[in-house]
Amino acid sequence: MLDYYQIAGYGGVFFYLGSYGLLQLGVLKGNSYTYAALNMLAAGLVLVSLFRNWNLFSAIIQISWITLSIMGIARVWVLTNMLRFSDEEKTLLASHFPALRAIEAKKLMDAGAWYDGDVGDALTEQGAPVDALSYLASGGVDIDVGGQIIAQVGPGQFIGEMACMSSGPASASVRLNQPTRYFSAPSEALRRLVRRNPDIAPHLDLAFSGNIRSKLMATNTVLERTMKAREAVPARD
Ligand SMILES: Nc1ncnc2c1ncn2[C@@H]1O[C@@H]2COP(=O)(O)O[C@H]2[C@H]1O
Repeated sequence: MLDYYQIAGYGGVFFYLGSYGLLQLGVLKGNSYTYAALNMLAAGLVLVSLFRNWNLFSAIIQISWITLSIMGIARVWVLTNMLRFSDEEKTLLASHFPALRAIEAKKLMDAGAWYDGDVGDALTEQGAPVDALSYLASGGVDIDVGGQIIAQVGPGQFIGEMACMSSGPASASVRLNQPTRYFSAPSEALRRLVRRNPDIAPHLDLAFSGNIRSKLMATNTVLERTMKAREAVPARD
């Protein structure tokens, strides 16, 4: 028959191995509350079990483990609750990165800055590498391909989302067509951010693919309208 100390010991082993296993399987993140809490629970249970068979060195490890877990939980809590976002940042994050954790959202916002641009300012040059990702908070831009303005883009949209992560050439030249407030993050800073925080990559991919999709649908609509208008014009002999 197991006594309470032995049950606590088995429980500790279960939570130690379970949390480490879930970490290795990618289910838990090393800097999450859950991982730290499970480690704290495991260490606490093993510590209780030691009162049956005392071992000083194991006790030191368990007490240190509990202390480090509390410090980890406190660090994440403080970082998360002390972070402040401006209204513009909140709008950007809510519309394009709703599932991004506050700590990572802050890092993303810190990778760039907000600008007030004037008519004619260039964001990208067709064929040249995209130096920065931009997000339009207000105002608008002309999308120029081969000297023709093929589209106009307004608030809430990205510019440079197609090539900024791959350092590929810009698919269009983009210039402000009115005074515009925009967020701009250098492509290199974004690539560094993703290298150091791989968890951010899927959020960027999702945001960019959603934006590209809506632009493609708008372009298709314009193309369809243009083709229909061309068909409607009677051919001259
Ligand atoms: N048809 C289009 N409609 C809206 N935006 C476009 C269109 N073509 C290009 N762009 C934007 O112009 C940007 C130029 O740099 P990127 O190719 O990285 O990303 C491109 C898009 O953000």
